[in-house]
Amino acid sequence: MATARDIAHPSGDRAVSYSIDNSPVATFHSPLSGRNSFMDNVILSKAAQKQLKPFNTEDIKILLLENVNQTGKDILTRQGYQVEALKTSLPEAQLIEKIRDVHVIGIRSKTKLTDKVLREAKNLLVVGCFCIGTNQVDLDYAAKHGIAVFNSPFANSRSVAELVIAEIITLARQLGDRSNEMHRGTWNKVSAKCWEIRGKTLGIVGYGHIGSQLSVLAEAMGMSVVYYDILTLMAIGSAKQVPTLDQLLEEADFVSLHVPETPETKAMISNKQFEQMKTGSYLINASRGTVVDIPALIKAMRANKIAGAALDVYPNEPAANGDYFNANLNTWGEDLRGLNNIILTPHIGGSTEEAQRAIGVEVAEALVRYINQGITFGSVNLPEITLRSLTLDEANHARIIYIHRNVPGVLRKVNEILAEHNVDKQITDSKGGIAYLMADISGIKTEDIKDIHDRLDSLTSRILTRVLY
Ligand SMILES: NC(=O)c1ccc[n+]([C@@H]2O[C@H](COP(=O)([O-])OP(=O)(O)OC[C@H]3O[C@@H](n4cnc5c(N)ncnc54)[C@H](O)[C@@H]3O)[C@@H](O)[C@H]2O)c1
Ligand SMILES: O=C(O)[C@H](O)COP(=O)(O)O
Repeated sequence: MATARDIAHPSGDRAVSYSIDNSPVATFHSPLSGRNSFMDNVILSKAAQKQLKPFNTEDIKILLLENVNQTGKDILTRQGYQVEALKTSLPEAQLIEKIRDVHVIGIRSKTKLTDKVLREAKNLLVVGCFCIGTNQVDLDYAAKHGIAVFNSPFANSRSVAELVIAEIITLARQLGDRSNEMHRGTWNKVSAKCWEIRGKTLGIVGYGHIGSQLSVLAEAMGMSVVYYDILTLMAIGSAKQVPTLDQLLEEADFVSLHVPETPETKAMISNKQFEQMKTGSYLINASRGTVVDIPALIKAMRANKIAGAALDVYPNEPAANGDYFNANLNTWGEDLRGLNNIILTPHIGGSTEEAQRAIGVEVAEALVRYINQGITFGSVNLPEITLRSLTLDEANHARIIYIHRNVPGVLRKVNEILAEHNVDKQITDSKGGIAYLMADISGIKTEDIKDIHDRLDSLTSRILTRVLY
């Protein structure tokens, strides 16, 4: 049996250590999870894969917040990682305290990973957003510090689209109000201002994964669909792209928002836009809370300009379930609750069993691939790099990962260091000012691994050096 030893990360700013063992058998581990994923098949059949391990897997500490689905926890636990899972998000001070210690953090939409929080995350290798949105993470800061960020780009899109269809009918028929009245014992049978949705026009703002899925469902219900997007996008079915938001607002009976949170979408729907909308039209927002100016919505509904609204997202949302939706959270909370024909839901657009299970699997597998093999496929902030896995008959191999500032002359210096060894394959790519290099070296000796690591790590361009074997 070969000797094993631990080497502390020399820079000290990321407490990475790894054990080196010359036996290929000793580094073989069972497959990443019980489910065949697209990426595993792309890389190599699992039976032949040699699982690279950056260090003893039980050394990897993972913190999962916001009730990440059991599917994700199971995949990570099966790897031998230490997984702590909490049901809620954490206040900033507690988050900072906890994040100092972990290599991986898994979050959903509530946990804000600002530069202030990430600055304290000295051991952090990777963030998993178990949701679609990544606006809660300072992606730029993370990339500049070699922290990869992954998400699940469309696993909950259908759930959101179905919710919106339900809301369109609920608003058109004033179902929320009728149901509330009945719960209070009041029989109020009315047809005035209650409509079929057949033949009405739905205006979709943001025709991405959710918007286009919604378009299909709405047409199946007999609606006409127009959409506005900053990109020119292929219309699905008979939907029609309109050139401006103004035109969409003028044509639509229902306006549904499906844009990301960006500086451009902040208060995208405010007083001026409500004025442009048809009298008696409806607004639905299941995107991000910052997209709608809520006091302007309250004004437009009180003036009977807008006949109803459904909100799933808010500028401020509580970190946990409880009696938090009041004026302390958002100053206009009470005014909103006092309106008629308004559906208020607690950010449940993506909250279905199907979506959460799929997200758990997708993001956990991406984390495992990154931790164990350095593969960045699907990362939202680092260049996407894939290199086929080493095979069991490739003994004495090491995979070098070098994340660095994209400045002239780096590759020459890196290759001077690697040139003394047999580089089997190498790939590099850059995104913004950050570059990601991956190289597999064969015939490597234990002492060479430390030497390569230390020499790469001493280059001024270095952001992070990892050696997987
Ligand atoms: N309520 C929920 O639970 C829930 C669930 C999933 C996603 N979301 C939110 O919904 C948003 C949309 O999700 P998606 O998966 O469809 O995203 P997506 O990236 O697939 O689509 C977004 C679309 O918006 C367009 N866009 C961007 N800026 C725009 C602008 N200023 N004006 C017009 N169009 C613009 C983009 O070009 C893109 O086509 C997400 O960013 C997320 O914040 C909410
Ligand atoms: O970004 C998303 O996927 C949605 O907003 C859902 O977020 P959640 O996982 O926090 O419910």
